[in-house]
Amino acid sequence: MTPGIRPLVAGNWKMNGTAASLGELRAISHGFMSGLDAETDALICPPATLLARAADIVSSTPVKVGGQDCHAKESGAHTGDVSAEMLKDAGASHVIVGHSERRTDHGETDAGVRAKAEAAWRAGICAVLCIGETKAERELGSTLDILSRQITGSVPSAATAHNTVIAYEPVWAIGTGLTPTAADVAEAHAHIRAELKELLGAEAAKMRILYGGSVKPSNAVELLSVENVDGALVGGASLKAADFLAIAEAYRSI
Ligand SMILES: O=C(CO)COP(=O)(O)O
Repeated sequence: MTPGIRPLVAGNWKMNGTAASLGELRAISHGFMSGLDAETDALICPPATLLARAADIVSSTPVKVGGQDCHAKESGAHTGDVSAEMLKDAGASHVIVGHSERRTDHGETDAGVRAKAEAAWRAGICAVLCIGETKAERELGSTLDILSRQITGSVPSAATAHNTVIAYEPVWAIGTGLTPTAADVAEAHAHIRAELKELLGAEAAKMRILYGGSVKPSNAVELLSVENVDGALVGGASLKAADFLAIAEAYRSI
């Protein structure tokens, strides 16, 4: 938690979900309408195929929906890609950029991620910009250097607390059930805050820095209580409304 920053609990459904999964989104919306919105903001990023229907479902609820990636350009001959403008048109308020699964599987560079964040702003939506070290980088002791490099390379200097959310996701913690210790998370988030301050000045103090990687109901209170952790980016546990709501409920006891 950071005093003065309202937390955000975000779900990344990745390549999971068909129309049948929208019942989980309805249940998530009900949970937030029944009072959880007092504790935290909520965002669900379903696959692009479900985005418009998801946006309808959450339209009169506190829950927002977002995309999982966007092309840097507004339109053009880019078969299979989706622009930030298209996401916004489908009802998205946010888009995840630079997720490690895209950095790894699609060779995305820091400069490419920065262009996608700027594309999100151009479309009028907020970028959820992911950074994080691999297992090998952590074992080499270079975690903080990697985070510095990713921030310098992929966070545009015009980033504000309004148009950008940072998500720290250690690659080795994603989908593995492994998490860093609370002390390691505290160190990484304090470092990210300091680097953002170098880049953005006073604005950095207001920016949300989410933690992602094997967040589940059983570890949510411990991870979300850490200083400078302003919410979570949840993968697997966001697919089940009960788990996602239980993670958000952690804020009732923090
Ligand atoms: O990659 C993630 C969210 O973007 C985290 O995924 P898991 O919560 O499944 O580890």
